[in-house]
Amino acid sequence: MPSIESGALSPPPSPLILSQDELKKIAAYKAVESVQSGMVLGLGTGSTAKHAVDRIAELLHQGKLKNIIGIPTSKKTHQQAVSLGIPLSDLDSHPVVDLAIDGADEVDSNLNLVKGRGGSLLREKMIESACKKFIVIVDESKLVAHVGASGAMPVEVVPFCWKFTQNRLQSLFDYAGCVAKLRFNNGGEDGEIFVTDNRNYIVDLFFKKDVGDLKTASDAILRLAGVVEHGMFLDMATTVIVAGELGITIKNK
Ligand SMILES: O=C[C@H](O)[C@H](O)[C@H](O)COP(=O)(O)O
Repeated sequence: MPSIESGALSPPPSPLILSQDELKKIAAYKAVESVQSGMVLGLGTGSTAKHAVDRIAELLHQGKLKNIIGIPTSKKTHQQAVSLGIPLSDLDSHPVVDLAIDGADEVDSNLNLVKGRGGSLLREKMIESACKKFIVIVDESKLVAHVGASGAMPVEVVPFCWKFTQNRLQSLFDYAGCVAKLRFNNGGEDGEIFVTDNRNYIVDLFFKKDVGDLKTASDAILRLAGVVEHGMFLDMATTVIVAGELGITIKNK
């Protein structure tokens, strides 16, 4: 079972109401306290991870961190890191990553995650599974009773015959009332298809019921030809930092 530590926000919030973005920033700054000079760092993607990347750059410029090498998990984070002057590399040159810091769409009580509602799950999973330590940063709205409870579980698929793959994905989870939907740029049901950094498509799975054993579900998805990767990150997070109105909670695997 994950161990849990709690701490008050600093300075203590009293009746202060913090916005969701402020909570994301608090979690991100807390995670960056674990970064040490000389580390190879996985740089996450999304509105929470963005704060961590900003903070790492700030500490580099202040000389409080030195010799950091960043491995970005998306083209967007790559652009952000380049614009902030963070030295970058990739997994080919740096196959072992000391620490990755990234957000998540859902976190369950066993620190299993859903990621990829921003579309970056494949590069995130490649980099975060090459990490010695993976710190997940979330505001408390991301905590769920079970994976898939709050919305889409994304699956990256090859464009070739995507409807066939979408139908097979939906059929796999008939028992959980699954509806599989191709992702579009406007968030709707038509228009321009959303294309990932790897030129693939995303099929989002919406479940009406709990999918049951996550490893079984994961294996079943990955067995389908046409699937590249899915957004369940099982047993990967080593620490989850949750920022909420009452303070920070740190859950360690
Ligand atoms: O594809 C997107 C990534 O998995 C993000 O880490 C995830 O969607 C969380 O993003 P945010 O911090 O913006 O909620």
